[in-house]
Amino acid sequence: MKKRILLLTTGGTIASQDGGNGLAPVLSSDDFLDYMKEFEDVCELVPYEVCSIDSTNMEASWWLKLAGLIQKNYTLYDAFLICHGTDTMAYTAAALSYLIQNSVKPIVLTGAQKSILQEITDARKNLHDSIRCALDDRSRDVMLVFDGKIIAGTRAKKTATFSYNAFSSINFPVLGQIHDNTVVYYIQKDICGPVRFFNRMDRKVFLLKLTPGMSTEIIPHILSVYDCIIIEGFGVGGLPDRLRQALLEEMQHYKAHEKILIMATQVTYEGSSMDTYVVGRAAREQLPFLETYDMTLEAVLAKIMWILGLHMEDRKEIERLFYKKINYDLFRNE
Ligand SMILES: NC(=O)C[C@H](N)C(=O)O
Repeated sequence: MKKRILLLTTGGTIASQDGGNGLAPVLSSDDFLDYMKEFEDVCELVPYEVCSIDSTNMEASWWLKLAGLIQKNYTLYDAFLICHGTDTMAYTAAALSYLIQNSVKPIVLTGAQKSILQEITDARKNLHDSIRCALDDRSRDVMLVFDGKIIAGTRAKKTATFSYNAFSSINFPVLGQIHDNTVVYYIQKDICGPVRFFNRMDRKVFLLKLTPGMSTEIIPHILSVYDCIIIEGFGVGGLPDRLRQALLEEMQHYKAHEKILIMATQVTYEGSSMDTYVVGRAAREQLPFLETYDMTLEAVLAKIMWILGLHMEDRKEIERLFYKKINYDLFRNE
């Protein structure tokens, strides 16, 4: 029997054309079928247009919509393929990894650096590779397929603005590759337990990138509005003394589960280690923070949005979920 794939389109460069004012999505989800004719005999592709936006405008409501559509259609299809703009595709892949867990059916995201309407483009290859990945019986869970790489949904990051080789798998190997139309897996996933869907995310998460000598005035304002601050620190991690003081003063006004502080690194590769330096340990002794270790920023942001969306009042439970390994997001051994 032919496999059925639900093709969810969202816009992005892959579907764009320059109307004189810059690139914007123009292709409908039906238009995509013209570029997938060679798969007609092996699978049934059913198009559905979720939105038609530059992924600059992607936001949590679309992530929830995508997860909801997949949930609603889960038993009707063998695989799900999402065409997406590349700029925020890593965030969407991470968000879906938390909103849909333990999926034996593949959920594949792809996009392109050039429009599918152009003669010289990466779009057709990425689209075809993604279908091959979606049709492969070994494929599981949320993945991003780009330039021949299969990357776990929680490990992708856009690391090149123009090149076809736009995505990297951060602090974790690629799951596999697609060479000459053949899917090669290096890491194969076993799924235990039933698929789980979630339908809430907390949007009040703030990402603060440290700069040397940064003013601390902003801290009370951030904490009054947001439920979580992710601090992108320097190197392996550490809090400047003044910032530690400001956070200490402000955090006292809230209960432990009300405001979550997360320490991350602004260095792309190799993760954090807050216990290495005095500036990190001093923070550890005084402030209750969670540490990102080898998780990507995209994954951390999506993970805490998902966790806070569960409205838990037990700080321990928040911590347990934050350090729970989901779709290969965290490698650190306890
Ligand atoms: N290559 C792309 O898709 C970039 C585009 N601005 C987007 O993210 O929608």
